[in-house]
Amino acid sequence: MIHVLVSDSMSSEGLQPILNAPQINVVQKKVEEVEEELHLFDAILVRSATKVTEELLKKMTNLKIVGRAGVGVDNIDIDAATKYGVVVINAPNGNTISTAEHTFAMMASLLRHIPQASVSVKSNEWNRNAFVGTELYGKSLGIIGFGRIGGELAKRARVFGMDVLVYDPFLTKDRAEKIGVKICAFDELLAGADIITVHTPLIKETKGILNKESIAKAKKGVYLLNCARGGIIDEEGLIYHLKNKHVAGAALDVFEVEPPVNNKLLEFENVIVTPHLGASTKEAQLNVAAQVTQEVLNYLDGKPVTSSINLPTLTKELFDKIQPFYQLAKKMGNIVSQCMRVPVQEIAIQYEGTVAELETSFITKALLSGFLGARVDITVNEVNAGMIAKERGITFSEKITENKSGYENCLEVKVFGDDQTFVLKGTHVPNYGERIVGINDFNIDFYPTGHLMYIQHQDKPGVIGRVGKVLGDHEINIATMQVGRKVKGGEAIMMLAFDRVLDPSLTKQLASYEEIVSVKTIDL
Ligand SMILES: NC(=O)c1ccc[n+]([C@@H]2O[C@H](COP(=O)([O-])OP(=O)(O)OC[C@H]3O[C@@H](n4cnc5c(N)ncnc54)[C@H](O)[C@@H]3O)[C@@H](O)[C@H]2O)c1
Ligand SMILES: O=C(O)CC[C@@H](O)C(=O)O
Repeated sequence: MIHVLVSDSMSSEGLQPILNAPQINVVQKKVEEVEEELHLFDAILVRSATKVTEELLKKMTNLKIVGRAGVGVDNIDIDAATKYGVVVINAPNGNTISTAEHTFAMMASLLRHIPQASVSVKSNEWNRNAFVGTELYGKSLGIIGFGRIGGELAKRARVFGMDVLVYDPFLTKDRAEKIGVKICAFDELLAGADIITVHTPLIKETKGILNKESIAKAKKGVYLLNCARGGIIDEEGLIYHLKNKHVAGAALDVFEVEPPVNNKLLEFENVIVTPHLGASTKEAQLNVAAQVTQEVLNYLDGKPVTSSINLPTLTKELFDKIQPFYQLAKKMGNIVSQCMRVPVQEIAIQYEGTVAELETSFITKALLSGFLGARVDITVNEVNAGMIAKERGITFSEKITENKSGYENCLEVKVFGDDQTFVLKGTHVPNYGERIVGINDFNIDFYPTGHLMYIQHQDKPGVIGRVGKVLGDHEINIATMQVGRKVKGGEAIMMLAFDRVLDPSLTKQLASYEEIVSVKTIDL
């Protein structure tokens, strides 16, 4: 049974596929209400209220995926999730339109004093002079952060006859031209805009991007909006400039602390506020819940996810192509790790042939996770493998080379450890399966599965018979056996497969023979 925790309120229509899925137990409760059962959950679905901290992740020992029904993932400790091998996905597009519309509504309300006028009329006043507004037409709107929401907002502003100035270090000229906005330097936007709105993520570069100093560079009488994340506009800086009237008014959907407690901003008549409502429409909530539900179902079913924050994203088509190599790489990493029981400093992976045309970074992570999984006692997967390798001082690299392997595709891993180097080659043959086709300088051909024994020995008469006899004496059936050598009478290798795990005493007995150089068991 798979257990899924939905810890924030979400559209039940959007959740239907997961609620109806057989073998999935969905619990819709707050984290605090299931403290005792946290270790059971395979997935957690959140909006912005639940804080997915390292502390929570530590308690959720079975967790595989965090689904964020929305865009911002600042309520999720991505580094910690990555460290514990937990995939984080979001629903990046589902609430774009709603948030752009909300920002636009806030802008119009701010300049026409609609919330204040509404309160006034409801208090039996009829004071038309007190609420004389400002037109949007012909004004310059400065947008900081020109992604999905910034872009949609700009389209609406253009239709209202506004000029749009944009500051986004990652914006291409093409996109700006298409929407009809002017790319600006930050200070240029500050100096030119009548209204400034922020639509960036909250990251260290954007935290307080509008603050006491930068707001001072804006036009006197500027209007400011934040419908992205509290803290992008520094609240102290904003208060300072509201008091000195440099800022004519502000519209805020988000706050540094939510809900705002004793927040001075709420005392200003020319500050209008909403309680983080940007994404709060039926449509957006259905979209994000449905998107995140489908992604979580896919992931739990071993299918690709398309909006992961800490994994390369793959389409279904690409995932199907990668899948065989992913499995092969994982096994190769595991085999090398078990054959090379020494500290390792470097892992170099080489791709040849058709595999080189795929998303190799994903395959490299699978290989690393196979390698590390055989060495560490924490969950290692493609999410955290790179980070764990680095933590343990293992460098890794990948390169694509000309295909000289003789196979349609070939993965080669070379591992450098204390006084040892180990090389393993593998291929995937369509309709036949994965094969290991090289160990160090030896050609060999075996199916990497089950319980294996790798023997290095001298190519002398009787060695194979002796190994067979020892195993036979212990009533151990050899399922398959491959041998390889380079020159007659020189070094040789054997790879044997068994139906069960072997007793370590057998390894010792076989290794004691003079012609046998080393014996390693491998369990896949
Ligand atoms: N109020 C709400 O309910 C609500 C709803 C949805 C999204 N949001 C928030 O809105 C914000 C934008 O969402 P989006 O979907 O448009 O995201 P997005 O990723 O599409 O766009 C963000 C843009 O910010 C730009 N950016 C990054 N660093 C920057 C910097 N230092 N200076 C200027 N620009 C920078 C990026 O290049 C990108 O174009 C996010 O913070 C999201 O959490 C709020
Ligand atoms: O969950 C919400 O309503 C807020 C979502 C919004 O802030 C987001 O970043 O997508």
